[in-house]
Amino acid sequence: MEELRAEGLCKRFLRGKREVKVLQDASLCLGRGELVFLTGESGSGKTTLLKILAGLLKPDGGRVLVNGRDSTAFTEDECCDLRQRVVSYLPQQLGLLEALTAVQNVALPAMFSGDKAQCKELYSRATALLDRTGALALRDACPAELSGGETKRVLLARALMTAPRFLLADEPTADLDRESAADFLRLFAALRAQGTGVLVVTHDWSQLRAADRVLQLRAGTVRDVTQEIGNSG
Ligand SMILES: Nc1ncnc2c1ncn2[C@@H]1O[C@H](COP(=O)(O)OP(=O)(O)OP(=O)(O)O)[C@@H](O)[C@H]1O
Repeated sequence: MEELRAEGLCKRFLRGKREVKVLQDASLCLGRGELVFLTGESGSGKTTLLKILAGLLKPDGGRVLVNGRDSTAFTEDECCDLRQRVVSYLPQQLGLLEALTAVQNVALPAMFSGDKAQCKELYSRATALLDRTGALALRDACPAELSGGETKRVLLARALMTAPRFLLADEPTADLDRESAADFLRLFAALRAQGTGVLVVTHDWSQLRAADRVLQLRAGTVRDVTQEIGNSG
């Protein structure tokens, strides 16, 4: 079975001269076709965990198994390949190149992934994704012209450009109005139905019932709190 699995992750940072242990034996598993929410207090290490899962950050201990292969031992090139073919990370903020239009930003990951499609075809795929994320009207806008919520829609389209098997979304609905947040949740549910494994960081407890499982990051470890939330599973 295809899965993204974290086993015993440890990560510490230096804050001044003090060492802060952010992750301490954190483990989780995300299967394809699963929608899992990750919650936890601000500063508990959710972004750190997602970045390690996406191969953007190396842990100090533990491993990440991507379909059985330990990605923490990957070279930089292998990590790039991982992000272009298997795992897509949707950052909490920023990330669009200012010099490119929305559709050019969305098409970009496929250009780097060695996708053989012609530019015209990539742009038409990127346009379709902008339509899917409700940002079609913004196709030719520059990032500086976009609101925070509009930027999130373009970032989501970009994260989907490589048709990832696993999508890691870092607070995608923060700062969105209710309607837009509901749009995003519907899209995540549709991705799950298509077989994508979706891990979503959220602080919004009203959303948690939509998930197959709810995980909580606390004191450096991950706990399954699905039953406490009252999800039927
Ligand atoms: N590069 C870094 N150097 C030093 N400390 C860091 C670094 N990255 C993260 N931290 C610290 O690690 C802790 C966890 O940060 P992280 O961004 O992972 O938390 P989070 O749960 O995503 O927070 P939020 O919900 O506010 O986004 C924080 O105390 C943060 O200051």
